[in-house]
Amino acid sequence: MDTLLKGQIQAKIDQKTKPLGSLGMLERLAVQISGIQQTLTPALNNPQILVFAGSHGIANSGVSAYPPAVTAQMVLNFLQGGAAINVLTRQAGMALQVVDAGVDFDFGAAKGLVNMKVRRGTRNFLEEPAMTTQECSLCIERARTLVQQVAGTGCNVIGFGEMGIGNTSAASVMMSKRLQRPLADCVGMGTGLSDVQLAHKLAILEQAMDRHAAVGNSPLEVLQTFGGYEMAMMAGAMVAAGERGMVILVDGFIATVAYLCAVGIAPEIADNAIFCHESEEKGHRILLQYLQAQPVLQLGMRLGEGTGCALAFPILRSAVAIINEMASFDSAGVNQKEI
Ligand SMILES: Cc1cc2ncn([C@H]3O[C@H](COP(=O)(O)O)[C@@H](O)[C@H]3O)c2cc1C
Ligand SMILES: O=C(O)c1cccnc1
Repeated sequence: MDTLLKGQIQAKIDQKTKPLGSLGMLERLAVQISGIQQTLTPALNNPQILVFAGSHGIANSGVSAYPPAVTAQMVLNFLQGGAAINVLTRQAGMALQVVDAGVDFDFGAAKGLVNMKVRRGTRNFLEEPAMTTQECSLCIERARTLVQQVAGTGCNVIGFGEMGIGNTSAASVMMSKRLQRPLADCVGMGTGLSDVQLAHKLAILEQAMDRHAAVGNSPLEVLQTFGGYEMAMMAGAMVAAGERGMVILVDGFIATVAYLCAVGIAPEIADNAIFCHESEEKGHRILLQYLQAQPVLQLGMRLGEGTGCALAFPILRSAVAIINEMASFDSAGVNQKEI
């Protein structure tokens, strides 16, 4: 951020009728959002959550507590308004769109569903790369078109969520590969595995990493080899949103791994990202520490779908209201700090 503007924003907040620094994270968020929008009077307009959905080949290897069919079933649930993210977006006053990036089901046309299907599910990366280079590029290309459409509705803040049974497995391997960290630090219980099932998940994923040991760790190679279509599309959309000066709301573990790829592709988007919550999924805390991120919330959640974004959004709205609406010491005639 331009240091002159940053100083002006900080000065505006410091002039508000409150002890210096007393609004803690709200001040930090107000500075960041003002910086993203390059203004002393920021605004969060037409906020949207995008839930990217995709089926994963690896889900057929016993790595999730739930069957692969749940991915399509949950998309139908999103479209009927019954999932956690539907409830939370309604609470937060945010719009919701579901993006079919590559679900193994034919939904036809439906209100609230964007059809950007690349293929009916990725290949199982235990045997072969999850996607081709062309499919990975297609995800990123389609994501750009999608963000352009969303921006056309006047939206300047997007929350990124996902749905894809097996995607904590994909995310764990991607994190391990990108950060060169032991897989055991990156693998967690996902939808809720027992200790025995978790040991199986780790063994399967170790095997997959060995199989692709020769693959490089660039964002695109990692996405192509292990990612889901929903993750590649999410990463592409984050890049496009950052380039447009939008606020990027990052959800839990899987969304943060997609962000790790996005920021590898376009490092400048780091200024635009707000980490909405710290998930209970094992790798997330380590990943947030690596990114030097301070998550807004810590609620013991491990769901995904963009739920952390919808819950953090009212806090962001409050941060923006503080910088825009609070009186200053001068305007309210309140005395400033003496010592
Ligand atoms: C009913 C249901 C709703 C969900 N909503 C999000 N997820 C979350 O769980 C999945 C990842 O966990 P794993 O890697 O263990 O499969 C993703 O779909 C994620 O969005 C759900 C999972 C289930 C079962
Ligand atoms: O942190 C997440 O996003 C998460 C964790 C477990 C399962 N699904 C999503």
